[in-house]
Amino acid sequence: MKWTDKTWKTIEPIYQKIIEMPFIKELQNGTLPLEKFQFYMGQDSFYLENFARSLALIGAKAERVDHALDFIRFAEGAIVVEKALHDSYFQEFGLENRGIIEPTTHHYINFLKSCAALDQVEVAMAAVLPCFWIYQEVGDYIYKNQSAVANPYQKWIATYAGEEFRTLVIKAKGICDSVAENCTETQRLKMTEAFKTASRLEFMFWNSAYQLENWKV
Ligand SMILES: Cc1ncc(C[n+]2csc(CCO)c2C)c(N)n1
Repeated sequence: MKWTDKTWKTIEPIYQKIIEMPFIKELQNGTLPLEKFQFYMGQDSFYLENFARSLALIGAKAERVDHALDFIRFAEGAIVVEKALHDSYFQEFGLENRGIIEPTTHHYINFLKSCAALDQVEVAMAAVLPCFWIYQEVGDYIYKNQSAVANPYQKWIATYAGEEFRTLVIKAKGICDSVAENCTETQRLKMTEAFKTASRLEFMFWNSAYQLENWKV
């Protein structure tokens, strides 16, 4: 069995919790309060910027040059998405500035950056995979289950349910499977652990937006 298939099974309960989250349900039916979406966008802007930096670092460390090129392109893609947030979504949803990096975003960003800097490159590759894969699954899920009424978040949903994004996810999964094949079982378990932690942090990220979680001091 492929490493990706085996690993997805370990996070199935986390994925189920994600699609039941109020943030996701309300995004799906268009009732998510604007304030919560604004908070999410502001935090996602910080996330994307640092996610891109982590991807670039992984690209630099990749053993195979074709993997290096893929990761450098993923990094570019994340910066392009961040720019789109700033240039159009911030304005469309009335967000003047992105605020500061709040606790969960801080945790997630620093987890990715420390994996990229200090862990074996294959483990870092596994740590960034949920960002791609969970978004695709959630995007597809929302797209299929959305109500017929006009949804203010429709454009955002379409980004992740689209064909272009699907191709990207297939590529990221393929890279993880190919590097996993050349790892020892211990290393593969470390990859799975990193994937699981990042999946939990994806859950936490949406939850923190729904709670408008902040440092308080
Ligand atoms: C917290 C959080 N996690 C994942 C994504 C999804 N995402 C945004 S850009 C990109 C790859 C582009 O190369 C992916 C997978 C997000 N937006 N925010």
